[in-house]
Amino acid sequence: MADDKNKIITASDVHLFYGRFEALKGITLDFAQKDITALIGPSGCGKSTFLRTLNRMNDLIPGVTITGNVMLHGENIYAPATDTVALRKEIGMVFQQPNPFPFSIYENVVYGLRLAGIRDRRVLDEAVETSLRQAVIWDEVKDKLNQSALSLSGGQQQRVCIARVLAVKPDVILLDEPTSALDPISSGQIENMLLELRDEYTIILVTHNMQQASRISDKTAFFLQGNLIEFADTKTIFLNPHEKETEDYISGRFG
Ligand SMILES: Nc1ncnc2c1ncn2[C@@H]1O[C@H](COP(=O)(O)OP(=O)(O)OP(=O)(O)O)[C@@H](O)[C@H]1O
Repeated sequence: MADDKNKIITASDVHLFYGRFEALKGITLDFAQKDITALIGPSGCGKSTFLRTLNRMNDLIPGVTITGNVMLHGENIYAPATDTVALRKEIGMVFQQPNPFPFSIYENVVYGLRLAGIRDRRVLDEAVETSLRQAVIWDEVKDKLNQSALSLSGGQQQRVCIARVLAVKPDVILLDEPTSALDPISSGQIENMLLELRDEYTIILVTHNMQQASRISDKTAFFLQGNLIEFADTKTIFLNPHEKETEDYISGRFG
C-alpha cells in the first residue's frame, strides 16, 4: 500500500451490486500520487466497474448499490454533499471508444473550460495548445483546429479526448482500455504519452493487454470475480507474484 503522505485515493471495502449481482466484493486499494496503476484481470472480473467507482460514474447506472468508502485527498467522494461535476473534473476519464463531441477540435478541448465559464480567448487558446501538446497531437492538428474532431483517425480522436480531459487540469486520469480500439502505432503513441504524463498526473488504467501493463505501469492490481487478489509493484506481479491465481493468469493459464 502507498505511504500515507503519498496516497491520493483510498478505496476501503468497496462493494458494488448491479441489482442483486455483487460485482465488487469488498475492494480495499490505495493509489499513490503520480503512479501509473494498471488494473488487470479476466473479462467480467470487475475492473471497469471498480474504475468507475473512483469518480462515481456508476451513479449513472440504474439499480446500482455501492457501500464502502472512496477518499480523494482524504474526503469521501460518496458524501452526500459531493459535487459530482467538480469531482469528475478532478478525476477525468477516457473511454475505450474515442468519444469526441461533434464539434471542432478546438471546441472539444475547451469544452470543460467553457462549462466552467472561462471566456477569455487568450486563456482558451493557451489551454488548447498546452493540452494538445501534452497529448502529443499538437503538430498533427495545429493547422486545422476548426475542423471537426470526427474527421480525425481513431488514434487522433483518442488523443484529442485525452487533451479534453487534460485541459481542465485533473489530479487523476482514469482510462478504461484506452488503446484496445486502436492500431499498434496509435496504441504505442498513447503509451508513450502516458509515460510523459506520469510526472504530472496520477494515472489509473484498465487494460487487457498485459504487455501494456508491464511496459508502462508502476503498480498493478489483479482482479478476479469481483475480488482484488493481489496489488503490488508491476515487476512483482509479473515476475514474482505471491498468489497462485495471479501467477495462473499472468502465465496465460486462464482468462
Ligand atoms: N450495467 C451493468 N448491469 C449489470 N451488470 C453489469 C453491468 N456492468 C457490468 N456488469 C457485470 O458486472 C461484472 C463486472 O463487469 P466489468 O465490466 O466491471 O468487468 P471487466 O473486468 O471490466 O470486464 P471487461 O474486461 O470484459 O470489460 C460482469 O459480470 C458484468 O456482466
